[in-house]
Amino acid sequence: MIYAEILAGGKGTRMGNTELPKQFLKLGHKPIFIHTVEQFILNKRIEKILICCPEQWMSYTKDTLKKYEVKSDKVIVVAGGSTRNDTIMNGIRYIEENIGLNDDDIIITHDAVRPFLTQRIIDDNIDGALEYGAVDTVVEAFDTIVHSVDGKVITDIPIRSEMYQGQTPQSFNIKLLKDLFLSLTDDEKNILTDACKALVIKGTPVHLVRGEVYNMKITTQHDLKVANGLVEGDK
Ligand SMILES: Nc1ccn([C@@H]2O[C@H](COP(=O)(O)OP(=O)(O)OP(=O)(O)O)[C@@H](O)[C@H]2O)c(=O)n1
Ligand SMILES: O=P(O)(O)OC[C@@H](O)[C@@H](O)[C@@H](O)CO
Repeated sequence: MIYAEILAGGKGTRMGNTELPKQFLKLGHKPIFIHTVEQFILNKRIEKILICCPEQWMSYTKDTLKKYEVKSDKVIVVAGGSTRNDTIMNGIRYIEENIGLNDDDIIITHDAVRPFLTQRIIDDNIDGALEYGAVDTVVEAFDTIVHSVDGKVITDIPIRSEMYQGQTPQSFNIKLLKDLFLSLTDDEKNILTDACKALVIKGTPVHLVRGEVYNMKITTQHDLKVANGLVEGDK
């Protein structure tokens, strides 16, 4: 089975003074997460789409899906967790308990707040996860990356042609990801900024899928302005 898991469990603190978590803010005429869900519905290879949102926003999420006429019976709303990786695990637990997990099941995990992903990126993630078990979507770094351990003095300037910026989707064989997450120590969990890092610190290869600069993450008010500029003129 091929699952998509839309990570919408965050609070959007860096978006600033908004009551609504940022995934529910409007981008053009629709909430950000609705754009994202629609991209996954368009992909015929995806069989189930889990939307993992904060528990207290589950009925709001369901109402919003109805309001914007997202009618696909592939879509399931699930409670997220307190960290991004807990949210991923909650989705996997839902699958285990309610659908059943098979050895070759894969999951395409994606930030709800990256609404501009393309069908090509989704397809490459599916192909990569089926072939390799784990893939990350990346774009080459255009800026020189400066590494500083103390935030005051440069420790290193890595070779730029070897540097990439991580995006999402990040896609995995579900059993592989679950076993890795369960084997993490608390110290290891504390340094994770995404799911792929869990595999990397355990020495499990993660293959690269080419992303797009356009596949931006909406983190701040500035990002939302930029994103609104990108959808200008859309219905
Ligand atoms: N416990 C969490 C935390 C984050 N996310 C999701 O992960 C994506 C990327 O995270 P980020 O941009 O950091 O979102 P927030 O955590 O909401 O933002 P902030 O850190 O500013 O509060 C978002 O779609 C967010 O909803 C999630 O599903 N569960
Ligand atoms: O900024 P945070 O550490 O909360 O979350 C970051 C993740 O969402 C991020 O690592 C992926 O989008 C891949 O870039």
